[in-house]
Amino acid sequence: MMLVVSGDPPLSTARTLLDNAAEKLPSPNGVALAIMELWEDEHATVNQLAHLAQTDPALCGRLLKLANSASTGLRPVTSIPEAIVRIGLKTVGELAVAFSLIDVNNYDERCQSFDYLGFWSQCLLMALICRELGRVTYLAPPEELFTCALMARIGLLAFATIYPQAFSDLLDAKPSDLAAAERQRFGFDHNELSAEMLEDFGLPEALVEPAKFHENSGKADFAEHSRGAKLATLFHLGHQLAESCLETSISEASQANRTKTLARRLGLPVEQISPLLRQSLKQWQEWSKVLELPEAPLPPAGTPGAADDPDAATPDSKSKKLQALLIHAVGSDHALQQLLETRSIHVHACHEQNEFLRLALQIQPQLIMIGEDAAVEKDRLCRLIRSTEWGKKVYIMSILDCCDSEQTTQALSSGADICVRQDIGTQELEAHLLVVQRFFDLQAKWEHDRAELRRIANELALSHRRMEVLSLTDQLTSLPNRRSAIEALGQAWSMSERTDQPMSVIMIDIDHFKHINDHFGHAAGDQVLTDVAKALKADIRQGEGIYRMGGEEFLLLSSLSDIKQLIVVAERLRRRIAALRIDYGEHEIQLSISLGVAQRGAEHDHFDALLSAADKALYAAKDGGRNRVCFYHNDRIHTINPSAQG
Ligand SMILES: Nc1nc2c(ncn2[C@@H]2O[C@H](COP(=O)(O)OP(=O)(O)OP(=O)(O)O)[C@@H](O)[C@H]2O)c(=O)[nH]1
Repeated sequence: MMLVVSGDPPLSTARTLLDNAAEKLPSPNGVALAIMELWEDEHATVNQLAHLAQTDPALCGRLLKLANSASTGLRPVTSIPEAIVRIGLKTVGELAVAFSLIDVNNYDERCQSFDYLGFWSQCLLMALICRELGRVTYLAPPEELFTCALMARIGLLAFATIYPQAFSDLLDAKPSDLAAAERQRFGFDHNELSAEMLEDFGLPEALVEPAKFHENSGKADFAEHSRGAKLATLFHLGHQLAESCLETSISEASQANRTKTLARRLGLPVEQISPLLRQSLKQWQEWSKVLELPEAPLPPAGTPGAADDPDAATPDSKSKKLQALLIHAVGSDHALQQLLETRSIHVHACHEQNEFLRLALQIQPQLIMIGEDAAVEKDRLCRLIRSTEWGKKVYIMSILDCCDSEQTTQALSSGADICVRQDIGTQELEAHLLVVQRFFDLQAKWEHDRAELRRIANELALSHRRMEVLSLTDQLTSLPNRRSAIEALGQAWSMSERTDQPMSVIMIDIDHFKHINDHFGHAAGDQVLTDVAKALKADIRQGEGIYRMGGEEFLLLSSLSDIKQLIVVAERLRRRIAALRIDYGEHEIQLSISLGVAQRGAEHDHFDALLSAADKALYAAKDGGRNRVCFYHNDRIHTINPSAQG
């Protein structure tokens, strides 16, 4: 891990929120169903399971996190088949099934304007394209590129999960720059969030950093021709191709030009793109069929609780019409079914287990009835239902030919809520149904209250986050402020002490700033501060952070190890500001800065001592005539002659 010297406020609150939300990220129903079916198959192989699991960003994240947390000291796991081998087939199945049927169909929790289906489709296609690009560029193992690309946009899903309402509002406003709007609203954007999550899942920084720039590799500041720059271009190309395949609104001409430019940067002949894309699309179509991605609207057509059911979203929908799923033998004339229908219960009947699972996923019934004649292993089915998130809440009625105490005990202990005799009378059944209805009314109310509490908690976390960002940001220049600098210095200092990594600071002060204020007015001084901050920020590299310490003083925090390189950085900044021309009304303001450089050494017992060394160097620069760099080294101050540096 690099020294923590990011110029932006820390994402600590994002991490806390994500820890709470990670378990709730929804998965496409098709994946859950296919894994459930496979899980039931004793002959299922790792590859079959991996093939399915690899389509779902949330599940992949969970698998990698689990595999990596269980592998202390081992090389981090970066591909799904490897993660499955390390975790074990059984645990993977349990994990997939337990998190299936998540709240995406629950209107209280769904982010209304987020296109879940489009999201999953695009992630999958981008992952497949990046894998193919990996095969022809040899930049990284294709499976690693697939995994990383699949989850490169998971921050969007996280926003939809953590802030369903606020994120929906934000999407409705159709901002031209979504990431900028997210930063304003939440204090961080989906790319930063995705990168945080990918690191948390245990993916290496060498992949995570380039993936962070998949929407615009031009914004990354990797050295030209470096592996990082090429990987960022690869992810960008994968994203762009996936987007253009799925979005009709993008103009073909502009898309072809961009593809050409990106392919050229990757050193890839542009003629290779079409066959590669065809291959990815073919795989995507096959996969999508299994996962029911293209057809499955959300919530699935006919699902209770869909938009055409006005009662669905309201907690007070007392006695909402119950959906029941009955599994029983073919041809058996179930009197129960007719009885229930006369009670306005919508009964879906089926006869075998896979059909049952498919229907259960689609309709998520509140009541399940297992007929005494159903050709399934009842206890096993009950346990399977109970192992899912939805199945924990469902009411299971086991129909027995005779409710003797042995049969009843067995059914109840495997998860049934109640046992009734096959020849139950109307009155008794009605009494049971009243209990079931009461149970669901209470549950609906409880769930609504929980969703409300969660919404309030998320809103609080959000305003806390905004206050945190505000308190760490300088209002005039939008740079992180002194408080933020002190936090970053503290973190960098302890990391540097623990790992013996280098740590350096450059103190920067505008020369004769008072004169600018006095001569052009305070507003001009403010504009100078803003423009200087912008210029300094534009010039910093990865691993460096820039802060406004107060007044006309700035600090650059760096993990560079070589004092000569540091001086080059300081000189570059000095020259950039000296060349700056600030237009203020009819005036053009020119200015200069003085800089003091210091590097952590054995003589510094705290970062204050390091700052004080940089301060001494800064004052030496001022004394020496300003517009120059001085550095503190081996208890001495050395001056760089500006003219000697050009
Ligand atoms: N416009 C503006 N002025 C500020 C702000 N904060 C501090 N100042 C002014 O910055 C000036 C700093 O002046 P000095 O400390 O004398 O430094 P200087 O004129 O740059 O002189 P040297 O550092 O010695 O080159 C003071 O006049 C402050 O009032 C601000 O946010 N906006």
